[in-house]
Amino acid sequence: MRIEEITIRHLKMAMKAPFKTSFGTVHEKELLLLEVKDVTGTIGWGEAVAFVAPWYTEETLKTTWHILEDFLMPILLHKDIVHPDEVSAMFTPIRRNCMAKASIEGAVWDIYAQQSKQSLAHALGGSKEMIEVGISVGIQSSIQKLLDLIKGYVGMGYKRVKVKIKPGQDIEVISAVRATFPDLPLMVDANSAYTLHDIDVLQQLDAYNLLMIEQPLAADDIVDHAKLQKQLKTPICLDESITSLEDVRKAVELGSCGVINIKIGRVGGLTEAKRIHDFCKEKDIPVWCGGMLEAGIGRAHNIALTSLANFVLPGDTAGSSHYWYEDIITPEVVVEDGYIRVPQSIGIGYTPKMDVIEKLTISKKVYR
Ligand SMILES: O=C(O)CCC(=O)C1=CC=C[C@@H](O)[C@@H]1C(=O)O
Ligand SMILES: [Mg+2]
Repeated sequence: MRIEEITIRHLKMAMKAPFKTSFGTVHEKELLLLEVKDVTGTIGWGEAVAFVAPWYTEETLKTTWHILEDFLMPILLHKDIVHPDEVSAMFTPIRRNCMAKASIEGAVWDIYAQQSKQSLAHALGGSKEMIEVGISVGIQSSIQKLLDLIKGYVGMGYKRVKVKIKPGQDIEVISAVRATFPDLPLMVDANSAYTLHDIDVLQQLDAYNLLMIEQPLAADDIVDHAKLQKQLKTPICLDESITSLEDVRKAVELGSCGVINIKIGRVGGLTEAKRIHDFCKEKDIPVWCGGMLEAGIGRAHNIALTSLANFVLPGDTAGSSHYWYEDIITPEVVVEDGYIRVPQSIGIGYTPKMDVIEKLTISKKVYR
């Protein structure tokens, strides 16, 4: 394939409810959508997941656009590519900026799947026809509100619930959730809100039979996570700390975690995500697919990736209607009894809805 044209659109999507974490609140999602056309006219789609502000990782929507326009597109445009695995290698001279890299690489994978007449899931080596999914619940204004929400999600069949915590809103919250839902597969995510000084609080979490504690300590740390893991029974899951297979290798070697959350954007694309999956499978480390409040294209990529065998824990890919009044793909992503059916048709298995995309677009630029 040879990429000849790339259209970047900046979309703004209203969210049904704001999503609050220890570091901030997302009221509406802004994202970049990439429409990538190869010389034969095949179109692949990619979604850039960086938020507007750099509080989850250092990337933002604006840095994504800048890195795409000034560095990544000049590398990719008009070059012959046989397999999408080549893209991450082509991008190695550009440091980090993983979400920018992943957005364009995902579109190349989509084109490759279409041209080799297979589903994206199959192209990635996935074999599951159904994937189990859980739900991520942001910080709520009251414990009662959280319990009511969880009750609803359990009723919908979601396979596990992830609750966001931060200092001061942790033990009391989790003990109430556990008391109300004694058998619920439950985990917490701290988004780096704690330090080793909080070890007493983190150790108290051991009492609640949690599947894991996600990213309790700093994003750039694996040393303190290793110290913490030695003093916890509950496995630590790393999210923000993992940007590459190398990060995973070091974290596993140090004993910094027992579980890895793979986000395609955070690790620079599907090829690196797959490598991390394969490595963890070999090391017997369970993985699951994280979410970035994606619109339909990102959701479709997450579903394809989750079809790989070692995604043994339910991921954060909720149904489209959980976040969006109307998603940008058809059909929308549907969760039935906690499962999503992995599309078996060619490509991502969902069709972008151009009228909805145009309606949500606040700016766009075409590159040739
Ligand atoms: O996309 C989803 O449904 C999961 C959302 C989610 O939990 C997160 C999205 C983005 C940043 C974080 O707040 C958080 C996470 O850390 O996993
Ligand atoms: Mg997380």
